[in-house]
Amino acid sequence: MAAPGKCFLVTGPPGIGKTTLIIRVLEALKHSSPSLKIQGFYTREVREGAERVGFEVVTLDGRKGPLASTNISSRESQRWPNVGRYKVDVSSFESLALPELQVKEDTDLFIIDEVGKMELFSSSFFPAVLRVLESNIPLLASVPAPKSGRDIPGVARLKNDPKATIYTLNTSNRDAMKEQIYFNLVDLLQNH
Ligand SMILES: Nc1ncnc2c1ncn2[C@@H]1O[C@H](COP(=O)(O)OP(=O)(O)OP(=O)(O)O)[C@@H](O)[C@H]1O
Repeated sequence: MAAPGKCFLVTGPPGIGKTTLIIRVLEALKHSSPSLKIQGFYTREVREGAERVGFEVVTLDGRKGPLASTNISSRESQRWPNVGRYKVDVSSFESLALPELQVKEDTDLFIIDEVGKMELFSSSFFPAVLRVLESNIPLLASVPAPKSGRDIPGVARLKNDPKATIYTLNTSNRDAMKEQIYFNLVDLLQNH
């Protein structure tokens, strides 16, 4: 098999375990190589009891803020874009995520979970993702599965990038995929 490219793209249907895999890989890397400089963010659900009421952005240095919510009724939010029943707080997302995507000389790895419809409402986000890709610094990112057989444009661009290796998760392979991505990343980071 050819050596994996520098962009590890995790995909699969909603709730299959993309964020879980990324957090587990991150934890394993921090444990085995504590000096690595890893930048980025992940997104996770916000629940009230059994009900999902939104999503939040969490930076890898532990800051967090809203990405989208069903509970927003402020005047300004009336103009916010929505995805299903969620209103997307683009400026909250940008203030947390964009600084994390700045390419620095000593960055070893970027993590972007995810490049999805909500995040892409930020017009600055995808250009920042492309700068990361062009930097040649390894990138571990997640993207949603195609809807009705089609990818949204940013996702299609990433999937077609020659540096990308795509890992499609299902319930039978997700634990093995986590191991594979971890070992491939360790290999890549040792030779970076
Ligand atoms: N390898 C796993 N083994 C057992 N449970 C898992 C595994 N991966 C994910 N889960 C469980 O499945 C649920 C959804 O996981 P997760 O949020 O990681 O999925 P996702 O693909 O990132 O979802 P989304 O598409 O909404 O972003 C969580 O409750 C999580 O605990």
